[in-house]
Amino acid sequence: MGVAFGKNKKEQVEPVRAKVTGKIPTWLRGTLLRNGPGMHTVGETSYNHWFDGLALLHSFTIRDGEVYYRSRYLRSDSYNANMEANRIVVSEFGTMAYPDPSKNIFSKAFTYLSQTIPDFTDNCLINFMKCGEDFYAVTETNYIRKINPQTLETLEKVDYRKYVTVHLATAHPHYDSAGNVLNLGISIVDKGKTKYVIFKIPATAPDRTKRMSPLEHTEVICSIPSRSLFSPSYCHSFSVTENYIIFLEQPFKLDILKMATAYIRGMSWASCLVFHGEDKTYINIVNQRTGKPVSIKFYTDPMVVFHHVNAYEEDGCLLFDVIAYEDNSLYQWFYLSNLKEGLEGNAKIIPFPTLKRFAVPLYMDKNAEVGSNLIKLSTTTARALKEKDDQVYCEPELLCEGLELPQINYAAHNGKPYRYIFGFDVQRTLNPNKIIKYDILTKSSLRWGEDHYWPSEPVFLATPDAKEEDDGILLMTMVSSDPQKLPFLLILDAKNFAELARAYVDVDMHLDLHGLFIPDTDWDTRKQALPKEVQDRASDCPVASQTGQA
Ligand SMILES: CC1=C(/C=C/C(C)=C/C=C/C(C)=C/C=O)C(C)(C)CCC1
Ligand SMILES: [Fe+2]
Repeated sequence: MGVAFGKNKKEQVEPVRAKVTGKIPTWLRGTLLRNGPGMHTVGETSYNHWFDGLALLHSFTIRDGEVYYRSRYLRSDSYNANMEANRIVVSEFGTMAYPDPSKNIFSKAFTYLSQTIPDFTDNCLINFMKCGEDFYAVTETNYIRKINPQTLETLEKVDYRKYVTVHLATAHPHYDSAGNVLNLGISIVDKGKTKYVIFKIPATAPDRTKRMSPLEHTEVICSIPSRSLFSPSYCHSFSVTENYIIFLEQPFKLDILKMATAYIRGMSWASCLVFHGEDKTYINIVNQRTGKPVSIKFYTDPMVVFHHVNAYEEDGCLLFDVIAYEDNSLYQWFYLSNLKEGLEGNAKIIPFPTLKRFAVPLYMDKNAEVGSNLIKLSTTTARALKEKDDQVYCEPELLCEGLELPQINYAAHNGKPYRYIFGFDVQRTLNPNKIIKYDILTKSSLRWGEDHYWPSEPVFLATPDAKEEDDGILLMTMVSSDPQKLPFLLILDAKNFAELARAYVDVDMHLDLHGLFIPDTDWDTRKQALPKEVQDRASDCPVASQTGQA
């Protein structure tokens, strides 16, 4: 029996008290926010792709050993317009929709032809972003939606373009230790002068403007013209080190000309993303301080990367780890027509990810011989081979296979040397998966799974007295394909994968994408304590029968 990927989920606006088994660490106080698609049909109409689904935000508030769950649909303009029309009227990633189906093709053309860049959706279903004191639900378009992280209510619609010229931006921003946000966007201006824009949103606005949003102080770190002006590379994430930013210009590209005519042709945005298997993957490295790209031209074989894991500097080199695919079949695979038969038990071959480590030299010895390896590190077998025209071909080290949704001890190790990756263990055929911990140093791994349950991306939190990188816990949701088995929040010891606690909730929980943990120390807990009557009302949840740990 499969997890129903395409089934609409009910929101749970009133907090429900979870049934906790085991012991939740007493220091763990805060809210885990997670985001993902929850509604795939509206009235008689259905979305085509899993990434089209309307954003359903959910949260686990953990305090004094108790857990409260709630969920709420993001009231995006897209959601509201669909609800009002009782059908899908806003285009999403894999579904093209028209506000008025009675209009003929010429009036559609008339309405949309004037816009080279269409007005995208604000269905922010991928992740959350913390910006100063504010929290946003985010997707990859120019719109982000402010939310109340305690009640999950939807607040303002913010258009990045008011602050920085980007039409697309990643849903995986980076944060420095002061909480400043660094993100990468794509700007499509002047019909073809396409560029990648790296921008910074300060954690706090200067004193005299304290009441303004930090977004008002967004600063462009650098703009890099796209190699092909009408086809910027699709960019889902990027990585940072202490001094550099790394992003890939991969041969999975957004065809702007196709996009400009997609409405009249009745084609989805997804169909404007094209994989060019004959092209190279270019590695762009930008100096964070100067905003200048490193002048050496690095490239590697064609690949498609959605998630960067981490990057760091070592002895004049830069090492970065990515989850790579051979082509774009992952996004093809998520069409609901592929998923809806139910996943478990059928032997569908799924796109298989590989964790690859790249090493690039930050300086090049002009006298180095053509063909020589510019990487002298003993810690990696990744090579960077000098070529005739001063280009450098990068050959990665293959670290591990089958790891996706990578997470690390971000607070202490992002941009710095690190050893452990936590993630979702992808198997070659789809069966409920496991959580994996991969040790880069020993190349060994640990796994945790439970029959009939699908884990979400695991979020790492360090213990308050942490000494080692993996002194901490992992938080993840577990959703079952068996309706008899209740979903739960799982808390594992990140060191040895010992189960610490689980919190069962009797709700219709969805499979989600990404999330964010907000420790109580990040906000005034007095303001957000659950009101007494809500606590009394919150229903206890019966414990599901437990199956053994795999
Ligand atoms: C709407 C829209 C887009 C949406 C992309 C989405 C929604 C991607 C989701 C990716 C996920 C969830 C990846 C997980 O690893 C594009 C193509 C950027 C550009 C055109 C308009
Ligand atoms: Fe992602």
